[in-house]
Amino acid sequence: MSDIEFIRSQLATHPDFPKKGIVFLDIFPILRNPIAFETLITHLTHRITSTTVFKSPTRKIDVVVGLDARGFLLGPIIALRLCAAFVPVRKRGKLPGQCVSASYEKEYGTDVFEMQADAIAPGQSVVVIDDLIATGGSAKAAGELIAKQGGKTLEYLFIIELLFLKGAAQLDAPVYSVIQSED
Ligand SMILES: O=P(O)(O)OC[C@H]1O[C@H](OP(=O)(O)OP(=O)(O)O)[C@H](O)[C@@H]1O
Ligand SMILES: Nc1ncnc2[nH]cnc12
Repeated sequence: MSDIEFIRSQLATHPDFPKKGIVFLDIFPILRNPIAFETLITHLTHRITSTTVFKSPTRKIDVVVGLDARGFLLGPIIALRLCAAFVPVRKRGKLPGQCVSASYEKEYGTDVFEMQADAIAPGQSVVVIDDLIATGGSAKAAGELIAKQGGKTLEYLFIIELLFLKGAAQLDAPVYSVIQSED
């Protein structure tokens, strides 16, 4: 079994959660299995160090941005492995100090994302990490917050990409996903 097949085998699906008609893809069984979690983190880190980093003028990733909430489970570990900063994007009202904000629509509702205003310096190379991309609304809002601070997003990385929702939001950098789901 390949690493990707192994990671896929650990995913759980929950029909009609959190609303009727949504098939929820649950990453927590991956985190319950240390071998699967290690395989996932190594796979994503290898993608960045073997491919993404070459889009950076300095050949370095300065900042890993993780999206509230499940991006927080992956982002800090990957940031440490890259010797990069970790910066959280949080839902409105959770971050202290001056923040930049962007609103967005997602598969099952609307929300506002915020980032601390001094979190990224102009010209820094950034990757965005989250568990899943559905409409891309969350990723797009995160990209806007990075751009507002003068950061350059090199890639958006996910465990899962819901292909049937692909293209709903246009992003300013390529998407890399470990697993693509057709439905
Ligand atoms: O591509 P999109 O349509 O924007 O959807 C993807 C987002 O939705 C989920 O988060 P959710 O907002 O459910 O928050 P949670 O992680 O706090 O549960 C998921 O973890 C992504 O962040
Ligand atoms: N179908 C889905 N499963 C898990 N997380 C999601 N976030 C948005 N859509 C989702």
